[in-house]
Amino acid sequence: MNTILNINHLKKVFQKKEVIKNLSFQLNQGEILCLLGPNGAGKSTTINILSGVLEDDGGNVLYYGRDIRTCSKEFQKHLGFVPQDLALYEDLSAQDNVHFFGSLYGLKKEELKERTKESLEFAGLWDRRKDKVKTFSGGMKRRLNIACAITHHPEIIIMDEPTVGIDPQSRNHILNSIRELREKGMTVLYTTHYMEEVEEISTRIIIMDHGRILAEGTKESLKEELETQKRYLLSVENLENFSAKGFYKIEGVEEVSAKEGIIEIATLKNVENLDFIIGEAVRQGLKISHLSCENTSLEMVFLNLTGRTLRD
Ligand SMILES: Nc1ncnc2c1ncn2[C@@H]1O[C@H](COP(=O)(O)OP(=O)(O)OP(=O)(O)O)[C@@H](O)[C@H]1O
Repeated sequence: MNTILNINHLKKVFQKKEVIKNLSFQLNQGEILCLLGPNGAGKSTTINILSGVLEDDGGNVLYYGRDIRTCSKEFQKHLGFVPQDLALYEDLSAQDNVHFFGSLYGLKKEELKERTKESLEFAGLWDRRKDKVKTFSGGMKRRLNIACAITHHPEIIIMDEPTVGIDPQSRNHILNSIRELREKGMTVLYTTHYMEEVEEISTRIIIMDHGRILAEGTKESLKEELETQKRYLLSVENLENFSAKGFYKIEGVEEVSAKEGIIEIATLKNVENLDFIIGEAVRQGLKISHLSCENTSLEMVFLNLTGRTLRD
């Protein structure tokens, strides 16, 4: 695995409060790495340091082994940054915006023209290229923001919550385009507090809170490593016969509830007790019409780790 960025012991202090604490991780070639965390976790501060918007107060960031402070110009050339706040000129057309950002990266003449077209097509905005940005919906502006960041074909693209507050259609467009960018060979660092997005696009996840990494891995490995429970769902025809007490006596069972014809039993993942659960249901005279087992969701993993839901 080829490591592009090495983030080492990063630290940031705001008004005497350490909001990034000894943060270390790598960004590897070809991945979509999602930084996941609730509001205030330190995601934006981290990527603002990476993209040069903020200075750190300790640690370093290495781009192929070189400190980005000493190779800032070269690093910036290979970086596309999509900030959380839109960085667009409202009174200019979509085309002029992309053109402007492309020219900042040294693109000229025919190449600039071609790349502008390519980026606008990629963002699904070619038909609206001559319209002023102020006439665009929030989702279109977000897509244009991305178009402006990729015109120079960066190696790494860093995106800070690019789907906040937009319509589902634009959101899907953005998520699909991130996968497409990866297929084209770009490496993506993406922050979000939407679990569904992490499930959908990430190849690796870093869960962070209070400026620290709490867990790191693929969605599969995180679930495997951190989930402690599984859930059995029993659909029964005669719920009036059900009593939770008998189920609680079974080894491993931690929670039992029932509503609308379904009994839900949360049990320790590593205890094999399904025979006993079915035996108890039969003993209570319950008629089971369907049985399924659900593993813990990534959302539950997150809740267990942080004690907070993502939309706090
Ligand atoms: N310019 C600043 N001055 C003072 N404190 C700041 C500043 N920027 C961020 N913070 C604080 O640093 C902490 C981390 O904030 P940050 O914006 O990095 O979190 P985040 O995970 O990106 O959250 P969100 O999802 O809300 O954007 C928070 O406690 C925040 O209040």
